[in-house]
Amino acid sequence: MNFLKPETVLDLKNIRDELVRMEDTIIFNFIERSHFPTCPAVYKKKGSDISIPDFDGSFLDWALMQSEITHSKLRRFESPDQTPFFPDKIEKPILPSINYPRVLASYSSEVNYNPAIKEVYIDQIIPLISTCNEESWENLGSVATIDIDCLQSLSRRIHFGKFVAEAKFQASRALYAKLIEDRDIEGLYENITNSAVEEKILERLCVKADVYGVDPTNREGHRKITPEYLVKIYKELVIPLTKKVEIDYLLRRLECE
Ligand SMILES: O=C(O)C(=O)C[C@]1(C(=O)O)C=C[C@@H](O)C=C1
Repeated sequence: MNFLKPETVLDLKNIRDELVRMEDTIIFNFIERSHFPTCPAVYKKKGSDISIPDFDGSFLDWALMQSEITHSKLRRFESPDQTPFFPDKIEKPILPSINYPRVLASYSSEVNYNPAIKEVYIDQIIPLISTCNEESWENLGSVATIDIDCLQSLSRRIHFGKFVAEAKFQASRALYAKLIEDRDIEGLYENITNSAVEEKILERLCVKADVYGVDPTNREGHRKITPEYLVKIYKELVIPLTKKVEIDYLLRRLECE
């Protein structure tokens, strides 16, 4: 997929291939996170044990914001597949702008599910994949760094729903225009859902978790990323959030016709 070539970006097969590749990134990020305990101090906002002058959020918020400020200067958020967690804090790139051809609707950056992604990651994913529910004061920085990788990979995957939605809209314009005009959310869900594709994803994740989640020379060894957890995370969180992104994007799509 090449963001300078719109025809490659709106090809549903290319989009799905990219979603498959992202599974590996997400799984390996989860594996990195699975070596550490939950570390609640990293996520605590009020009454935090980690004091950060002039900042109200958690240690993770602060680390993520600093990382996004730096990455924005490297042009990260000019790319249409990147969605910032702190859109109000990012800065102008130090590198000259790349004028990506417009493939998504002009409002697409306003479809931002990152607050929801951060919430489900902290409340639901970390407890599943961590070694145990404890603090680990010597690992706060490592944990925050890995959390940033996990969150950014989840965010990219889930916001790819915008490309899926645009491709589906362009392939069946009249059908979607009618559903959007009628504000028929159930009808939109029915049309964007492809159960066979979803089943395939879950089957593939079972195999990947089984293979990647353990030392291949010691298959009886410790494993934290199990098929059960990975399927649960995708089935209950990742795919439903991707669909929400698709629906939110589609509901505004006629603004740009
Ligand atoms: O591949 C698609 O058609 C998508 O809409 C993406 C996706 C997913 O999140 O992977 C979401 C909904 C579909 O039911 C199938 C898969």
